[in-house]
Amino acid sequence: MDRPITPLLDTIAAPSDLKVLSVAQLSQLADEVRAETISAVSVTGGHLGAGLGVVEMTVALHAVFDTPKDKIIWDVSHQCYPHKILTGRRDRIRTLRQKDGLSGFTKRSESEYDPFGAAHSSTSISAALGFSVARDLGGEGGDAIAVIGDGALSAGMAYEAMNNAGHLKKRLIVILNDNEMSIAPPVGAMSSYLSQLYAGEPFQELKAAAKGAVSLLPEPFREGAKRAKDMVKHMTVGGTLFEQLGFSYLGPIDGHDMDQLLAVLRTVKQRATGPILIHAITKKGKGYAPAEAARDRGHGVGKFDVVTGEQKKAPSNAPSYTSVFADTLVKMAAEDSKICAVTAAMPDGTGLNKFMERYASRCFDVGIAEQHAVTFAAALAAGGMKPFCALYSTFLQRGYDQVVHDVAIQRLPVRFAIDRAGLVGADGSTHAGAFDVCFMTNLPGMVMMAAADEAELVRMVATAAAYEDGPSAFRFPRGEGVGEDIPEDAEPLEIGRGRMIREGSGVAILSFGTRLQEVEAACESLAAKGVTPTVADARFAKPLDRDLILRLAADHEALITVEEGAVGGFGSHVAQLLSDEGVFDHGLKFRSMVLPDTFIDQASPRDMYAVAGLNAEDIEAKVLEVLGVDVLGKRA
Ligand SMILES: Cc1ncc(C[n+]2csc(CCOP(=O)(O)OP(=O)(O)O)c2C)c(N)n1
Ligand SMILES: CC(=O)[C@@H](O)[C@H](O)COP(=O)(O)O
Ligand SMILES: [Mg+2]
Repeated sequence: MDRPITPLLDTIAAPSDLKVLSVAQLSQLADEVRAETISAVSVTGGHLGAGLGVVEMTVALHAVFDTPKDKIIWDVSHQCYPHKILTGRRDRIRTLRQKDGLSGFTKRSESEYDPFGAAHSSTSISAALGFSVARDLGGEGGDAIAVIGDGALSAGMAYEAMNNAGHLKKRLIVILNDNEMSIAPPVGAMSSYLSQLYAGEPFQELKAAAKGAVSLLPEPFREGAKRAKDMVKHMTVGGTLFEQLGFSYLGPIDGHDMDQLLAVLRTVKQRATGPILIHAITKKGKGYAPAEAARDRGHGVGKFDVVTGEQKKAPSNAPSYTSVFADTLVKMAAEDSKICAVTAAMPDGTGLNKFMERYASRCFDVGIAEQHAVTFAAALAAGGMKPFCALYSTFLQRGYDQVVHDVAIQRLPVRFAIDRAGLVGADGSTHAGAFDVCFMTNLPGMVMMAAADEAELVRMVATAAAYEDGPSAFRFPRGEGVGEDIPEDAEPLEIGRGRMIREGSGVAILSFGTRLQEVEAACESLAAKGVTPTVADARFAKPLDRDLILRLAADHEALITVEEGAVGGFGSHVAQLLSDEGVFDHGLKFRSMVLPDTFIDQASPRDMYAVAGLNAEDIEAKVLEVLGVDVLGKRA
């Protein structure tokens, strides 16, 4: 009769507890970590597939290296849940991505086992190199190990780091976690190259090192060493790109085989002198059938039933802003063969998968390469096309110099569709679309719009398509619209013209973007107190509707701007205009409601906006404060 297996995960308080486990026990532990990851994500939602693909690697890394002295740097870090389970955070793992809970990414302030935070991709090799150099200059000791995915390897930053590492020749370990997936199937020549590396003859750089592997291994690990030797027997020398860049290349290895992982990592730990890259082949979603079968391999999931894999979907009242944008663009592309679309590895997230299905030759997924996406779009525009460069606000940050240098200075009509504007919820501060209004509106010649609802978004897509005099941008949030009817044949807006929403007196609220719904809710509540603000939707942060703003200023005691962005954006431009026009000299009371000067941790968007003080109740309170009215509606 088989003896019952004693669970191991309950005995692991810290990674050091892994040191005494045999290969078989580490494999068992990996199975338990996988089950725990699935169970946790089923109640929180989040990034499932990537973590499942690195369970064995995570266990092996913690078994071989001495964290936190040795530093594991997870690229993007959406795959870090197994790492969190093993590094003292298992008791809070079901708070992942929740308000006051664990972050869905690595975070320095959360644990000493998270030496470097991430959430944007392709930073890990630079970070690992920085730690290696700091160590060699007398800073903190220990190895630096970057774990980077094949998708993340499409970004230029990874090559900038390898270029530098190959030159500096510091001891540095990079694990290429190759699961042949980005969020969508990976694109580009580099992806094909990686496939060739393991489709053809395997490589042998490991051979010499692995000869000594058995003797290097402590007793409990020797059982796996023979398999490692067998594996490297088949390896032959190859002039990989990585070797040309100055790395030793080891692999490809099976990233789910504990024997191989342990033997290779132990060998590297003992022998590495300079930069070394271990090419591990893994499966995204590994070990959970619904994730393995999903188109995105369970990249990002909602809460789900563990047995069936079925995700619990919140009932939806309106289409998402993303789908409204994509449907509108597809429709316009049918009429205008010059319209084309660019995404940086987010075809589904930006809705451009729909465009790709209809107009494949005019749709470009350039990989995780926002800088390239922007310059590529600039030249598409210079070449006579009408490019829509669809990026999340947070990722557009990476292409900023390109926006300035390649687009704005040359006044090229690139249309920036800025998705995920404002606070996004569970992804937290790294993904907040907080800064785009600031960094776009300060550029000469930029037209900057924000949609107040989905009907407005349709008009703004039409406006951007029609506008040829220079760059334009329109922003819209994550999530669903408010249920406005979608205009059939939307006319382009007049550039720099806002719209009146309701006429009132005393105070005017000038809204930019989807806070308009909160402004309206605030007005409902204020009406009961006898306060009836005028409300206008600015539509444009650049150029500003000067006439509208100056009229509001002249006709009211107070003017309040509201936006979903950091200081330095819409409200600051309005203040500049009012100051330039001498309006403040006549005693206008002015308030600008913006995101606070802090990074706001993950929670629901509503809770995040509560922290920011930008919900209806905050707007109502601001109106009362500026008018000097108490909560009962009486003037102080
Ligand atoms: C700069 C940047 N652009 C886009 C993203 C969105 N994103 C997050 S994970 C991911 C795919 C990463 O693929 P890979 O590195 O292969 O990791 P895997 O999920 O396959 O483990 C993308 C595009 C990002 N995090 N950062
Ligand atoms: C890790 C990452 O950057 C993406 O997976 C991101 O979390 C996707 O966000 P959306 O869910 O808003 O598309
Ligand atoms: Mg991948």
